Amino acid sequence: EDEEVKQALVRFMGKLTPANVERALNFGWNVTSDPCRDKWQGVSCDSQLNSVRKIVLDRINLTGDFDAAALCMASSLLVLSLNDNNIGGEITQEILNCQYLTHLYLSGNRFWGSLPDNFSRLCNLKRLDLSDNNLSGQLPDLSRVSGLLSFHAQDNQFSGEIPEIDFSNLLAFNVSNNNLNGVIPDVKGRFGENSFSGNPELCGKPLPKACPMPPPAEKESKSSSKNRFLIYSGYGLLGLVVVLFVAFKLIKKRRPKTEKSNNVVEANNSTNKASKNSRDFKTSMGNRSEYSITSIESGMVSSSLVVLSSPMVNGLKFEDLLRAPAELVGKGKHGSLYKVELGGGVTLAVKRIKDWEIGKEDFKKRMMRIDQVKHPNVLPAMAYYCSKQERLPVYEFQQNGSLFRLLHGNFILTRLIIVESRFLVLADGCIVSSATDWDFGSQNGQVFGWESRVSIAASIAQALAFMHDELRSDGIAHGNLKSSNILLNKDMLPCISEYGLMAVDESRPTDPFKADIYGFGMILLELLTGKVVQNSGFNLASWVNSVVREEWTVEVFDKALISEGASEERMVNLLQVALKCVNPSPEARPSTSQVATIMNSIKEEEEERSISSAP
Ligand SMILES: Nc1ncnc2c1ncn2[C@@H]1O[C@H](COP(=O)(O)OP(=O)(O)OP(=O)(O)O)[C@@H](O)[C@H]1O
Repeated sequence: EDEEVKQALVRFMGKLTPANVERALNFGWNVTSDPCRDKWQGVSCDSQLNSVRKIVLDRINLTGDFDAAALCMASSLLVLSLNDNNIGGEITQEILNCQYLTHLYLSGNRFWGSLPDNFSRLCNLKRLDLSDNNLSGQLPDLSRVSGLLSFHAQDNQFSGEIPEIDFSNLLAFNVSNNNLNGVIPDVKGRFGENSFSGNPELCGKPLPKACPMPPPAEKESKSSSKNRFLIYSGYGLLGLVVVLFVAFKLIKKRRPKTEKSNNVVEANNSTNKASKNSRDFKTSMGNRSEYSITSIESGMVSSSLVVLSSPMVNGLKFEDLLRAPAELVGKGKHGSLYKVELGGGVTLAVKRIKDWEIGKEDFKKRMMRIDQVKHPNVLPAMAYYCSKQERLPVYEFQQNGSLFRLLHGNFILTRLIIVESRFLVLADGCIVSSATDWDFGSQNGQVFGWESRVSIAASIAQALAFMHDELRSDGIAHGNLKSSNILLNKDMLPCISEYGLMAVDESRPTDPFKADIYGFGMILLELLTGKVVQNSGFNLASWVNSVVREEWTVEVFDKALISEGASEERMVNLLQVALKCVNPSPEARPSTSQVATIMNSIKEEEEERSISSAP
């Protein structure tokens, strides 16, 4: 584990160990050892990256204060379980740094104070247990944590109303014995009285206490008409501000443009300068590049680099991009990908999209809209460039590569591999070692085990469901979901990249959201079989289907999974999900939220299994 993380974890434990308690020798948690290599008590790590993924320290009489800032330096933590100890203190804002947490169990301690605002940013949570503490303030708004399976907050001092929540996805829910008030939201008949009892001010089903009728609307008290007056004066004031703002803008527009906005930087404003940039760029790329920004050459002043919400590239200009050393990483069906070294440790991935008939304004609107929707497992664009001919979204370069590379190791672009007398053309741009067949499940020598595969698939499904939910009304699906567009971030956690960058093909009336489900199904097949999905000659989905029909299902699975001892029954379960997703008829495919729920429970089962077998 990283030295800084290790020291932070030691600090975290330092506050939980009373001075007079001797720990067993193998307890670990000291600076002279490593949490992963030396197997600190209660710690489980990711086998590939040696980073801490689980901390399970239930019922060992930990006493002291909870230091979320230190703990969440281990930002890739998935499971934290500290049930039934004697831990006090507040759950501070820094808990949000543990953004990948799926299980948070803090029951039976002395936690106090309110939960941080934005607690729902822990949007990967599946199980949350805060019961039997002294927590107060509002319950967290969990409506955005779409994969939540259980929520326990009983026996605390939470107050206020119960926030809106979709009870239909929850397996367990309990907020009894608090100080909650107001009307219980519709629990869809899923939970009984015991989940809500012990809150004298709560009313409505399933409690026997009916809620009072709301006061009739026409009876208006003096204070409410005063409020209404204040609201109307507020609107008036707001209107005045808007009018003044518009007038100011109009006057400003008449004057010659001298200033540039901080975020939106005009790429250039003179032909001479523009062609110099173009020359610079070509020099830096040498002969490797076919990356030339034609609108710059023709001196288009309207070309601009728009920096989105990324402090890392604040103030970045298009010229900076052009001048930086760049390297062609790969060419896909829909464009080319360049790695651009900006210096100062900042490396960008610039995608040059090919053949996309989208207008400039539509492209900008789309990029802006996608930027408003954030999920920790979706790679946000940092900036984009848009000119007459070019559409160039800019991302942070992910050094750990893609899921494609993790699964299939190193290949060379357009390498031909013979499979059952057919040729496969691979679309990834990596360098080949030696390949005579296409069974590369663990080609790169690393074990990419069953649990990690399930976890990656569940995170993708979760993130996809979130994005679909947020962007469905705008009609923006991913459009090109495949394993080379699933990147692994610095913590080796999956991030969907290039969301929404593909044109909807008008000639194929398939619902783009259902097309994403197909893409997800293909990723599942790749994870299960360890085989390459290609774009010519061989169809993995129909091959899997045919093998399954012949009832030698086990033949399809990745040999690496079989030799790891992964359960055939569980692999078959997942295979069934995959086959539903790749059903040739889009209507027969499950919805994204169904897929996310199924994937969650599969992952959940795996995690419960591994928590119960943790040291
Ligand atoms: N931000 C990034 N960081 C690191 N590698 C990336 C990044 N984005 C893409 N890549 C990798 O660069 C290579 C080329 O990507 P590119 O998106 O151009 O092609 P593709 O995904 O194979 O095909 P398509 O054109 O259909 O999207 C792929 O191996 C991809 O995984």
